[in-house]
Amino acid sequence: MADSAQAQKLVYLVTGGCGFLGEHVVRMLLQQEPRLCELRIFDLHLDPWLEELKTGPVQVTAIQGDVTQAHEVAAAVAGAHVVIHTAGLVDVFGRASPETIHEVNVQGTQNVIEACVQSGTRFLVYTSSMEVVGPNVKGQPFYRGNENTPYEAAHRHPYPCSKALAERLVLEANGRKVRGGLPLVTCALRPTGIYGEGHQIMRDFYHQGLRLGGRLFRAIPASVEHGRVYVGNVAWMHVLVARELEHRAALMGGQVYFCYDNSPYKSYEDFNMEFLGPCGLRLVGARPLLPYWLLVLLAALNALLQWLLRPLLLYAPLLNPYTLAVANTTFTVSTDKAQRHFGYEPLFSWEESRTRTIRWVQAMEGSAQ
Ligand SMILES: NC(=O)C1=CN([C@@H]2O[C@H](COP(=O)(O)OP(=O)(O)OC[C@H]3O[C@@H](n4cnc5c(N)ncnc54)[C@H](O)[C@@H]3O)[C@@H](O)[C@H]2O)C=CC1
Ligand SMILES: C[C@@H](CO)CCC[C@@H](C)[C@H]1CC[C@H]2[C@@H]3[C@H](O)CC4=CC(=O)CC[C@]4(C)[C@H]3CC[C@]12C
Repeated sequence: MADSAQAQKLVYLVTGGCGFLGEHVVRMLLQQEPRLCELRIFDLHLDPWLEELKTGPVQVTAIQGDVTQAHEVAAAVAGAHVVIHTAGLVDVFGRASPETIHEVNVQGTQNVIEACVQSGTRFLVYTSSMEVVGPNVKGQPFYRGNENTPYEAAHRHPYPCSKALAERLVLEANGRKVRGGLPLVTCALRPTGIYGEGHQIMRDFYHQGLRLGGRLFRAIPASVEHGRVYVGNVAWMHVLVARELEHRAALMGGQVYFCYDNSPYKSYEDFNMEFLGPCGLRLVGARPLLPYWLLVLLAALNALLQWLLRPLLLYAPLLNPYTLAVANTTFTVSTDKAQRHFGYEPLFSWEESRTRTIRWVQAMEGSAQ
């Protein structure tokens, strides 16, 4: 891939390229990968902003397709040098069935691997998740852990189960011979909770705060730390990994890396207030306003309502037993593995990440500013 004849001729495929993270990966590749000649963006739904990318020097090819359809994936992968597989069904709210989550996240990933093998594509980067590790069903804290920290990764929820299975498939595929006889080189990136421009849940909290007269009510103790990472840095890490996989295949192949940056360790709600505060919202209560047992009860009630109403309508509030357990369990990472293995340093400082996210919230319609 690196010889001079091919220097400007790399074809990249980004699956899920129209999603929250995918869009940042796409834009980052166009800015930071000078050897790119074609960028294929594969997604179930194609967004209009793709059009504006088509006027630049890199050929941008938008492909509407479904990762669960092996033939569609094979056609998109054919001739690509690198695949960044970020497409996934991110559902912890019970919107999709467990079967659908499995099909998209696990079978979809298997289809991507087989397409790489059959077409001779050698480099595959998979967007995994912190959820592959935890928080686990026992609610045990993971406090500033790294990729080698012992932790019982036991899950029941379809989303973490599917991400864990898919990650295993990707790592086990490392070293498989692809068409032409060379080995496939794979690795997996595990972001913690991603934030930044385009983050739907941040949008939801902002609108909820506006509806409640500019207030949000603390539900989780401030002492529970939740790992967060800026979307631009996650995208940058994908670009770097994709670039370095060839040169450092022996070191990086089959490895997992947490995605990290200098975002502060805080509770989920306090962290959100770093952006929502400057946009006119305030978090009421130094301590949770409701006792935890009552939140557990409300979450269980939401789950029951979801089940009862399912034949009539989709009821999928933010609070359910799973999201409550995740939000209420400390999970933070502290690692330098990505720096040691492929020279990663965050591209965006915490101050810049914060400013960019605040500007994005302020630009939303109905800003409280
Ligand atoms: N949002 C977060 O905090 C985190 C996300 N992740 C992972 O990052 C990846 C991207 O997540 P987000 O950008 O947050 O989600 P997103 O929902 O914004 O993006 C996912 C994209 O995949 C596409 N997609 C879904 N099903 C598909 C299918 N069957 N075929 C083709 N495309 C399909 C969607 O249309 C969407 O554009 C996912 O794999 C997720 O598991 C990992 C850690 C944290
Ligand atoms: C109890 C509520 C009171 O305000 C707060 C509920 C917040 C939850 C909706 C979020 C808390 C933690 C989030 C998850 C976490 O960041 C890890 C994730 C990783 C992923 O790969 C996908 C998204 C998510 C599961 C993320 C989803 C939303 C939360 C559960």
